[in-house]
Amino acid sequence: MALDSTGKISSRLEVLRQRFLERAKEDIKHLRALAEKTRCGEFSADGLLFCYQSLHRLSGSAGTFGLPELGEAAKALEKQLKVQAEELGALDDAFTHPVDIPEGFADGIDALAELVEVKSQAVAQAGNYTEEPTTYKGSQGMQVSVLLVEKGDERLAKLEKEMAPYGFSFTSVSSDDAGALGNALAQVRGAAAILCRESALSDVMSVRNKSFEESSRRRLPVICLGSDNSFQNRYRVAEAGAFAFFPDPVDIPELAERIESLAIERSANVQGRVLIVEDDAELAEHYCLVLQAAGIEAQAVSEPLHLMASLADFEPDIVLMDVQIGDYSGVTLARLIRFEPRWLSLPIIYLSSEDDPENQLEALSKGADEFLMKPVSDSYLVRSVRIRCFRARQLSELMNRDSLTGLLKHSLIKEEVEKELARCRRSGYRSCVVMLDLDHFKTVNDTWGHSQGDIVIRTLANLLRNRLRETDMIGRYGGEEFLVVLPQCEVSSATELIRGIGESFSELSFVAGESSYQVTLSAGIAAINDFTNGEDALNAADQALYERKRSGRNGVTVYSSK
Ligand SMILES: Nc1nc2c(ncn2[C@@H]2O[C@H](COP(=O)(O)OP(=O)(O)OP(=O)(O)O)[C@@H](O)[C@H]2O)c(=O)[nH]1
Repeated sequence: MALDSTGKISSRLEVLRQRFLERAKEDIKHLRALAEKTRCGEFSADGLLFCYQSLHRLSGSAGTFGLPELGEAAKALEKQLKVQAEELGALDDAFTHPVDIPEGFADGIDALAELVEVKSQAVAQAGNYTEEPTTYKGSQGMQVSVLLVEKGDERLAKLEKEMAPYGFSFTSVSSDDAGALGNALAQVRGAAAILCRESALSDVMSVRNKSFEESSRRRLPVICLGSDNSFQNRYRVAEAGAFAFFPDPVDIPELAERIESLAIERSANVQGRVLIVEDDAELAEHYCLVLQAAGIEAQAVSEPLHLMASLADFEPDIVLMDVQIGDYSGVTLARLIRFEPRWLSLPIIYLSSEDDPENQLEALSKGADEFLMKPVSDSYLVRSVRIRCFRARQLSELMNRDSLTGLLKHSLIKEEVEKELARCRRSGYRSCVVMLDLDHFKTVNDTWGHSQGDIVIRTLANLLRNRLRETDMIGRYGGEEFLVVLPQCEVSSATELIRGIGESFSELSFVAGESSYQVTLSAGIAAINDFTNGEDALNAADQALYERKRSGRNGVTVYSSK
C-alpha cells in the first residue's frame, strides 16, 4: 500500500485510535461488572483470567495509540493478577479452583474506567492523531549520485569525464558557495556520496554536518582526493571526517568501486520488509501504517494458520510477533517457523509486554531472537525495525553474495531465471536473460596479474549495478562470467541496453603501473518466455554468447533457434 501524505496517514491512525478506545470502553464494561462481584467476595478463576487478558491487551496497546497513562494503569492492575493467572493457566481444571481477590482491585478498575472516559473525551476534542510518523522517501533506483565539490580545481572536471562510463549521476558545486552546497545536499536522495579535493575538505565537512544536523537522514559519506599520501596527511583527512582518501594519480576503477559501496551502504537503511503477526486488528494496522509511512514494507497476519504462506509470499527481512496470538503461543509459532530450513536465520522479534527477564529468556531459548517491549512508540518502532532489517539484510548479503563482486551467487541467480519465467507466465509480460563474459580474460591475468584481473571483474560488476534498474537481477555465474535477468524487457531493448554497457566498459582504462589497458565483453541474450523452463533459457543465452565469441567477441548476439 502506498502512503503518500502524512495528513492521510494521521487521519487513518486517528480512526484506529478511536476504534481502540471504543473497544477499550467495551472491555471496561465487562471488567467493571466482574470487579463489582469482587466487592461481595465473588471472583471465579474464569473471571480472573478474563480480567487478566483484557488488562494485558490494554497495557500492551494503549501506549501505541498515544495513551501511555492508560497503559500504565492497566499494567499495574494486570500485575496484581499475574501470578494467579499464570498458575491457573498451567492447570487443566483451573475453573474449579478458588481465587484470591487482590486488595483494592475493584477500586483500581473504577479508576481505570474513569481514565478511559477522560481520555476518550480529550481525544475527541483534540482531533487528529499527534505522534507524526517519520516520513521517508524510499531510495530512487540503484543509481548513485555523486556531489562533486570543487574549489577552482580543473582536476575534478577531468575526473568527471573519466568516470562518465560508470553511470553515476554527477552534480558539481563550488565549495565557496555554502548556500548552493547546502541546497544540493538537501536535494540528494537515495544512494549518494560527496567527492572533493583536500583543499575543500573542511568547508565541505562543516556545510555537510550542519545540513544533516536537524534531519533524521544519515550523513552522506565524503571521499577526499589529494596529493600528499603521507601517514600524517591521511591522519589529518581521517580526523576531518572523510570516509576514504585517494592519492594522485587517482585509480579510477577503485574510486568508482568505493563510491558505489559507501553510497549504497549508507543508504541501505531505507529498505526493509516486516511481517507482523498480531491478532489485535487495530494494533496490527497501526504498526503497518507507521512502518509503511517510514518507507518500510509491512504486512500483517492475524491468523496463524496463514503464517507459513505469508512468509513464503512476502519473504520478510524480519518477523515481529506477539507473544500470544489468540489461542496460539508466539513461542511455539517461532519454533514452527524454524522447522523450515529456509527460515532458520530469519530474525523473529517478540512484541511483548513481558517484562520478567526470566520469562523473556525462556522465550528466547525457544527460537525468537529478541524482545521489543510493548507499548512501542511510533518512532521507536520505526528506528528499531529499520536497524534490525538493515542487520538482517547485511547478514543475508554475506550468505548470498559473491565476496569479490557483491553480486548474487551462481545458484541464486539461476533460481531467479526460474522465478522470472513463472512471473512472466502469471503476468504475461516478456523478460530477457543475458549471459556476459569478459573477452580474452586469461590474457589479462597472464599479462597484468591476477589481482588486476580481480579489479576488472569488480569494475564490470559495479558498472552493471549502476546501469541496470533496481528490479534487474545480476549474478556472478562463474569466474569471468555474469548472468543478468531483465524483467519486463523486450529483446530489442535488452540488446540496446547491453550493447551500451559493453561500449562503456570497453572505453574504461585500467592502469597497471606505468601502463594502461582496455578490456571488452561479449554477451548472449535470450527471451525467457520462449522456453518451457529456466534451464533452457539459460542454455539459449549461453549458446548466443558462444556464437558471439566465435564471430569476433566485443558485442551482443541474440539467440535464434534457426
Ligand atoms: N583474476 C581472476 N581471474 C579469474 C577469476 N575467475 C576466473 N578467472 C580466470 O578467467 C580466465 C578465463 O579464461 P578462458 O575461459 O580461457 O577465457 P578467456 O581468456 O576470457 O577467453 P574468451 O572467453 O574466449 O574470450 C582464466 O584464466 C581464469 O583463471 C577470478 O576470480 N579472478
